[in-house]
Amino acid sequence: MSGGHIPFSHKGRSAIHAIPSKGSIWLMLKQMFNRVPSKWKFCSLVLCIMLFISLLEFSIPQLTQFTIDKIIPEKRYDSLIWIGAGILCAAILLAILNYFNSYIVSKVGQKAIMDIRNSMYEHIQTLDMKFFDKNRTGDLMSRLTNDVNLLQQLISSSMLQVLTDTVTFIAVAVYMLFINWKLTIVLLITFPFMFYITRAFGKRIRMSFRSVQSSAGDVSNQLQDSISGMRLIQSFTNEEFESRRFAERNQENMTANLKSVRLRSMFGPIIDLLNNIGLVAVIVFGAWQVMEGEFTIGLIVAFLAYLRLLQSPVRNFSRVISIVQQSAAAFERITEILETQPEISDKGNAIELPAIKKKIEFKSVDFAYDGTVPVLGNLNLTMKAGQVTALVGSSGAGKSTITSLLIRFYDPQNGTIKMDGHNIKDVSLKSLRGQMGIVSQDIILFNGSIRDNIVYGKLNATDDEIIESAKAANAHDFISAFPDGYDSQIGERGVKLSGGQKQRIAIARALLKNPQIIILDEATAALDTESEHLIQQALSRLMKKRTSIVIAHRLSTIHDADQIIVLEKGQVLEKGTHDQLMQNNGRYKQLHDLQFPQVSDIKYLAT
Ligand SMILES: Nc1ncnc2c1ncn2[C@@H]1O[C@H](COP(=O)(O)OP(=O)(O)OP(=O)(O)O)[C@@H](O)[C@H]1O
Repeated sequence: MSGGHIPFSHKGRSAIHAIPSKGSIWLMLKQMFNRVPSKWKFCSLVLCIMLFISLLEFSIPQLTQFTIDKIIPEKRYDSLIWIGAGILCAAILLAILNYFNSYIVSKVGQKAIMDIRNSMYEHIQTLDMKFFDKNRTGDLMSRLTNDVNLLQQLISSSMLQVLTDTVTFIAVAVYMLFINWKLTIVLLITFPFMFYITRAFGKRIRMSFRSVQSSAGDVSNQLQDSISGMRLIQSFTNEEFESRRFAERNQENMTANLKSVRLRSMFGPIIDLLNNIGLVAVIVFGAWQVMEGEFTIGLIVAFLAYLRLLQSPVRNFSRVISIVQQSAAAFERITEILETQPEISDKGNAIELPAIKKKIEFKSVDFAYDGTVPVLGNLNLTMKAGQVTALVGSSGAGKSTITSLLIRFYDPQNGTIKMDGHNIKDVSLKSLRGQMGIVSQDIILFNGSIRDNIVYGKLNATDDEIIESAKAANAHDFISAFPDGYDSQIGERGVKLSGGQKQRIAIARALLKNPQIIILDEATAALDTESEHLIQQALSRLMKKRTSIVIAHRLSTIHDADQIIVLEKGQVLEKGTHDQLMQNNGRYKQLHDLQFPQVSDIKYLAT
């Protein structure tokens, strides 16, 4: 492939790029802590348990020492049973407390994770179509799963261990200062270096984790694309090409992982090296002072033992730094989503839109998806309530865009869209979208049963209502013919259904919603005559007594529309009824003649 055009080669990368904010570790710890249910109670309980565990761990060697030093020399046979029972009790208590501790910490961690994931999911649902146009499903999924999972590490026993380690560290350091401040200062000389190295490595480790997680998002995008497009891959026999593409993403992920592992593997030994430099300093300075007669040998021996006590928290701390940095990288990716504000949302004083009675008006509407290339320019049109308005025009003229603006998937850059005089920006999204039902050419069905998919139109619908809408959509007969009837599973995106069946389920779902306005993005797919007839009949029932907007590709279906609007390059070219437009002898007639040169079966609109 080298040198040639590699299709899709640089697509699929995450579109959200934010600069890691300063102090985000504290923010992260604070936010995670705030998500812990009854946080103070939880922390006190866990710390008490940890303290108790330390005491028990300390008691076992004490009892052992007592046995060796006292019981054996004094031959106190009768005490043996008590010593045995004592050690056993301590061991059992230790096992129970350890279990309890790790269970409650994990439980609280899981709860916090669930909470974050729910918040993210709720937030994602508030974001507008621009966000989904820009971001890839796989990457969003990776943020909701991998990144959220990584945060769980923050609520773990090893994180709480940091607290006890800090106490140990301070206690030992103060004690050492008290015993001999000179030796302690020599010993602590390495600590500023440790601090500097930890900071420098911390930043790099976090950046490396960020690349790991973003490349994991790319792998996930690739997987999402290819698994859902498996039919296309196999029909084009592009398996090898896809494997290569996947291997590339995988390779990038591995390289990012290796870089991160290299950094983490270097960090621990560097901290150990600094610890050992401290040890050397104590030995050299201590020995010199002993020779000078300033220190006793016993002092040096005791100091070396304290040093060991001091090193253990430092080593644990360096391990925790990795966890914190990894979580911080995940947290940044999560925050980027949580901080993305929807451009389309309810105004503070949004009103409830009353049921449409008069008309929908587009006034001087300008719109461009990317803000620069115009799709609609100074568009003016009126659609009367209770009537059928058909939008026709060549592919890319902006027909679907008009309906997307009406439902507020996007807002126009200029101009207004009004329903019965209410600017749709001033009404609540729920009341606006609640009035609309869409049956589009891309039928979206969820994995689940036929019933689940129809009831989506009205979640509290009764079985009778579901059956009634299925009957009106001409779907009841084929549904009843399935062995499991309405409980038949339709597979992902409805793969187990035919095109016509999927359409009728979508119509049943829209009928159940019983919307005031129906938007019909007419399917271009050719159906057999019988199926087409059934669908047309179902659609007529759906459009009855409603305000209908039909995006028509086949002009035969809109012959009786009350108004036909012909669009070209985002502007209204002509409008009127079929007869008026035919008489006009303009673009509509041209399109009509293309489709029906001699009333033949040409079904597609040439553009
Ligand atoms: N989400 C999007 N982001 C960017 N551009 C878009 C998007 N959707 C559509 N467009 C562009 O806007 C223009 C109008 O598209 P639209 O889907 O409204 O046309 P249409 O008249 O409905 O076409 P068709 O009959 O083929 O469905 C096209 O040039 C298209 O490339």
